[in-house]
Amino acid sequence: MPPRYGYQPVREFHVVVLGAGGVGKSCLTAQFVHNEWIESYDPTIEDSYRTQVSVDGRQVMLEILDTAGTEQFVAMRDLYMKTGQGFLLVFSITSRASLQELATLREEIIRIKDDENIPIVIVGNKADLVDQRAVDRAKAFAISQRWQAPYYEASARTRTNVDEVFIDLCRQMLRRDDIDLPHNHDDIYYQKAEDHSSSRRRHRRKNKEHRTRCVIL
Ligand SMILES: Nc1nc2c(ncn2[C@@H]2O[C@H](COP(=O)(O)OP(=O)(O)OP(=O)(O)O)[C@@H](O)[C@H]2O)c(=O)[nH]1
Repeated sequence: MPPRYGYQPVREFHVVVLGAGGVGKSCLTAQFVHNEWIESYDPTIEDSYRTQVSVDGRQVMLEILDTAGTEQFVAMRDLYMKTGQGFLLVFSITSRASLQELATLREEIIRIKDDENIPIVIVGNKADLVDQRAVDRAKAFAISQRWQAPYYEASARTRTNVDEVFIDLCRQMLRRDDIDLPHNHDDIYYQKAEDHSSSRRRHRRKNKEHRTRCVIL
């Protein structure tokens, strides 16, 4: 059934936030979803959030999984990686080891997804802790270039680049989805324009023409 006049499509994506323990994954996610700063450190087991954003005029529903960075929960990572369509790889600019951990995570994602071009954004968090910087910005940038992923320095504390990292990932996932023609579009639903209520209307997208047109965006 085609969408009714005044309704807009909402794309839905699964985002997974990964990185070593204490780098600020939960704080970045809480700032993005709730505009909330968390001072205390309470290691995460697993938290999921659902939030809708507008990206270049397109509505995107994000299911965000904030994962545990501590070793004892690594067994669950395979499962997260299987379901993720986009990944935020977070390290802290105050810890060289946390950047090194990202290499392993990235390799695992590529192996599990069997996809070298899976949408990824690299985030150097805690950029406000200038005096404690241990990772050279140029070095982190060079690594991200080698991985062909954008690099942002962010601060969950000052809310610097928080929206930008999530929106960049959304753009990558949208671009990816637009050119992924043999895709099952069961997860598209239509929503009344400017109505962000939870009433969901699922429709199959009608034809390839629309998808091809979206590539230009
Ligand atoms: N100064 C500063 N502190 C931060 C920032 N982001 C997080 N923190 C602090 O770092 C600690 C850990 O933050 P979390 O967001 O819980 O870290 P996490 O990566 O989710 O940790 P795990 O749940 O163990 O994986 C907390 O005390 C935060 O207040 C930041 O951008 N700047």
